Amino acid sequence: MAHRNQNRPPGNHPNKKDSAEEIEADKMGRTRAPLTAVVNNASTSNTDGTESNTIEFTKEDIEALLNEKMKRGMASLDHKKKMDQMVDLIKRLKICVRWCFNENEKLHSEVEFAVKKCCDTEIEMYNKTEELSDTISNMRNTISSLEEINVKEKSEKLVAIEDNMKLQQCNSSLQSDLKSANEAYRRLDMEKTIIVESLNATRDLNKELQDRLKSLKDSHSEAIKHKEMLAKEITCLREELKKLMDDRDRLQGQLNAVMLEREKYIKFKYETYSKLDKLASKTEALENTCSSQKEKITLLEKKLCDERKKLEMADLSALKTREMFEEKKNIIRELQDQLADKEFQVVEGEKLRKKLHNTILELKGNIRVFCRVRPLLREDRSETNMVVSYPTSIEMLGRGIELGQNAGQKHLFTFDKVFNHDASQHDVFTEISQLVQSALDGYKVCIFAYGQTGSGKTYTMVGRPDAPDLKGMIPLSLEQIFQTSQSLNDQGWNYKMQVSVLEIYNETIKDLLSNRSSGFDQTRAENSVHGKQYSIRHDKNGNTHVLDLTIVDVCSAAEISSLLEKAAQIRSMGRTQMNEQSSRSHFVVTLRICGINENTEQQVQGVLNLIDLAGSERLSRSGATGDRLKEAQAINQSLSCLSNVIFALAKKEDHVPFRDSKLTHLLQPSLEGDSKTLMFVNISQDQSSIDESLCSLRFAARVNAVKLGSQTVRPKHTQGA
Ligand SMILES: Nc1ncnc2c1ncn2[C@@H]1O[C@H](COP(=O)(O)OP(=O)(O)OP(=O)(O)O)[C@@H](O)[C@H]1O
Repeated sequence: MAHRNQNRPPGNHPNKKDSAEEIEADKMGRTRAPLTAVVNNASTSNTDGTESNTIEFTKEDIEALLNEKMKRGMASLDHKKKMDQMVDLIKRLKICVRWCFNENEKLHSEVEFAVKKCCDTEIEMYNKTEELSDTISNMRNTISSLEEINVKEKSEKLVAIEDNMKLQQCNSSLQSDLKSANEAYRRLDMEKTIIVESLNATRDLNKELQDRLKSLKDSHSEAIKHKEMLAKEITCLREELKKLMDDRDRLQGQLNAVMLEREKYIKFKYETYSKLDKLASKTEALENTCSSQKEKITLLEKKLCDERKKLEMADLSALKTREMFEEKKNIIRELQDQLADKEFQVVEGEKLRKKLHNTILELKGNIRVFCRVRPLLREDRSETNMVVSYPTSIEMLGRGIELGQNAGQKHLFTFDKVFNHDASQHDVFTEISQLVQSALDGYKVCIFAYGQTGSGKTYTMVGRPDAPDLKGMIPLSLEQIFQTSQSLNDQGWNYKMQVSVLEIYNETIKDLLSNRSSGFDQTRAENSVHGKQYSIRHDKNGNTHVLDLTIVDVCSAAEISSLLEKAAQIRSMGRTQMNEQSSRSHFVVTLRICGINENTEQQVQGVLNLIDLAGSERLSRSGATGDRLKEAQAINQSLSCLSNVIFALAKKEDHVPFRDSKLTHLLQPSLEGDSKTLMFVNISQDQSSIDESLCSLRFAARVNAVKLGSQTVRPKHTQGA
């Protein structure tokens, strides 16, 4: 350009050149020769105009060329010059025209090239725009799907949380139901135990209920197991749900990161195509994760649905069980009400029974007499004459006995009960069981057997312990006491029992439960050595205490049996040592009963004295001398003391000679006050014993005629003839 400007003549061509055109021409890469070269070299240049390639024309040049023709007037020049000038001009014009053509072609090709380039650029731009819009739309779709997944997951999470809460509520309600059901079970069990033990009438029903309860327990335990299984599954589900939630949170975090990246990506999308690819792959991976999580969620939902169904089933079974419980509860409540009514009735009945029983006993008299006739033994068989008969009149039936002597004289006696030789131990006990029961009611009861030796006193009182049917009144009474006391436990009664067994021989007490028991002479010696006098004391409550006497706490009839066996052994040992002395000693079994009712706080203290007295032969009949005579005198002394006491009590005398004998001193509280006494008068029906039998019956009839505890002498039923 500088070169061109340097070569341009200042006056020939206008020096004004469009710099824009120059720049444009420069841009096109063209090389131009200045017009001056055309003007100056027009005459020398080839006619073919090859120079035109090197000559450059501007607009001003062309205009100047055209104007040149106009400025020079044709009139002022000669013709040849004019022609030269014209040729020159034409030449220059031709060059100019050729240049113009060339320029035009060049421009054409450049325009075409530019247009093509522009088209290519446009196509490229269009393609790129298309690609970008596709990518953006893809990204938008991905984002919207991710958002949808996010929303769905949130809603599913909420549903899962709600389900979980429901499950938890169900679980807690089930647990509380279970707890209450367990408590109800425990209560029912206890109540059932009470019901079973208390009422015989409800035993069968209770058994049935127990069976039902057992089956219920089984079903309940099954339900518990099922519930535990469900709880485990719920725990697993919870864990899985937690995992899922963690995954979801992680996914959410990743999604947030993706979102952030997406935002960044949108901002710099033109520069970050490669990043977009990476993100797309990440999104794909995330989508894959999402879809796998979705599958997991679907599986879990299925599981949850199954568990929910199971739970519903369990709920239904629990509901059924609960309904059954309720039914059973209602039945049990009704039964309890009935039971309470019955118990109330029983308590009231028991009170009434005691009252009536006491009234009956009082009406019968506080001292009653039963007569028992011993059957003929093998050794008596030689004696064919039966001296005993039983009146059959209505008022005497079962109560009268007639003793006939050889001379034909008859002695009629009436007692509260007469047992003939056929009466069994059971028959006899049936008649005294009510009296025995009084001891549990808090009365002092004394039952003793009186009669001559061999008349059946020991048989009646002790019986034959080896044969159950032949047990005497002592074991039978003690067994009944224990049985009844146990059945009264249901009414709140708790009894404490103490037993002592002693023997009185020749006014000496022998402790038959002591581990050092031996013969009476030895006993006397031991007593003096050990300072054991077995002194009898009565406290202000009317309780008798024999100092140093062995008193054993007993809880069952079996314990008493073994104690009685022990006492019998010691007694039989004494029997061999002391020449059959036991038939001449009083055998006293004392049971002290202390009862407390937990419900009513009532307290009772009863005493049951069961005594097998020594034989009551008359001295003349026994024909005894020496020691035997002394024994007989002692026996007679104590027996006559007994009768003296009874008659003094009957007459309400100021002084009752209780202390005249050990026996009466011992039995004092059981003979006075509102105590109840029963005397068995045992007689033999053989001819040889008739005198002794008559004596015994007369004594018994006198006793039968009195009423202890009051001045009243009972209306006379009987009196020996
Ligand atoms: N009801 C009876 N049935 C059958 N046997 C009897 C009956 N009563 C007494 N015996 C028998 O008569 C015999 C004498 O009876 P037991 O020993 O009881 O008389 P006891 O009055 O106690 O005499 P002791 O005063 O000497 O002790 C015994 O062999 C006994 O088995």
